Amino acid sequence: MTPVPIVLAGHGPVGRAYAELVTERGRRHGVDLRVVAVRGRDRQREAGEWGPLTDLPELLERTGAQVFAQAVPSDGDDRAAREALQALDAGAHVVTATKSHLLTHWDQLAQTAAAAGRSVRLSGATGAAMPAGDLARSVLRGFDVAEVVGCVNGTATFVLDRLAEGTDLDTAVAEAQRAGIAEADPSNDLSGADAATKFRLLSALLWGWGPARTRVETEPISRLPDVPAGHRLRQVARAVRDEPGVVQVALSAEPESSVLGALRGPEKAVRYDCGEAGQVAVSGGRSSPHGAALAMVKDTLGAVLEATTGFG
Ligand SMILES: NC(=O)C1=CN([C@@H]2O[C@H](COP(=O)(O)OP(=O)(O)OC[C@H]3O[C@@H](n4cnc5c(N)ncnc54)[C@H](OP(=O)(O)O)[C@@H]3O)[C@@H](O)[C@H]2O)C=CC1
Ligand SMILES: N[C@@H](CC=O)C(=O)O
Repeated sequence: MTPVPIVLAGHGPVGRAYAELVTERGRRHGVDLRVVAVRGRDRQREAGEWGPLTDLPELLERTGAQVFAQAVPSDGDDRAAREALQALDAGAHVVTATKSHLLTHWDQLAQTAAAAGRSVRLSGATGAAMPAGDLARSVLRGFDVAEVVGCVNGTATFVLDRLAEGTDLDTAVAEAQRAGIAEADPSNDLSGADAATKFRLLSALLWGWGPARTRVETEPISRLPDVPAGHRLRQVARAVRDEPGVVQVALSAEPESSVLGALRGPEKAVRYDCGEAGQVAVSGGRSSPHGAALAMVKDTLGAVLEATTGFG
């Protein structure tokens, strides 16, 4: 097996799980995936030793990295964008669970990836181990998707169910944080901003909407409206092909027997209305750091084994 060197940025829960899984999973598919360097905020590990952070283009060239994997905070720091662009320029594929730079630098990443003949894979950023991004990216191509609806924030589903059982908001959020689902600062989970981010990315994959130009309307989880019997309250995101550039996130009572109402705990689901092809839904997939890491492993194998470029 020819080695496929990987440089990993981020060794939080997602990055650590990725590093633990990627080699063994790669072997099962006949690919020798090796994390040759791990980068943190201001330090770097190579050959088991931590040292100071070095220049990324030099590191990529010296290690012959074919994949640059990102699991750093989605906090808008421009380093994630800069490093992804440097990696593509250096001839590496980018696999990311980090979301913020995809929103701000989508067009630039797409152009740079196309020029380099490399791909950017973002399953981990669109719903952990639920492969909604793969459906939007390529699987539904030609189905003429008219609408996409979903519950894509695991914390929201988990917290809404706990609130319905009588738990208070702080306790429910603390439980979600202990399970590794809610962010350390859960405000984007509760406000609908994280769900909107994932839908901006899915809409970009589906319809080519520029995520930076997509307008977002959100309703936060703050009060519990009355819910009819046989329904569950859900944080539902929605985008419609014929209303371009708008993503809505609102609380909605969904029938318990429906795809969204049937979700439990941190599960997620997305339903695509594919016109004459009917409705296609995907739900499940582990919603956790481990799930996000597995999505990155899947994307790493996809990037290495499939000849695609850009986000396509
Ligand atoms: N938790 C989940 O279920 C999911 C998470 N995600 C996303 O995955 C990403 C990683 O999440 P998680 O594993 O929780 O880790 P964190 O978001 O907590 O990031 C921690 C890692 O990032 C490094 N880091 C911090 N700031 C920077 C920076 N400015 N530049 C480069 N590296 C930095 C830290 O280095 P050091 O240790 O040196 O400080 C550490 O290695 C996030 O963007 C998150 O939104 C996506 C899907 C699901
Ligand atoms: N906080 C997010 C995790 C990753 O996207 C969630 O609750 O879904």
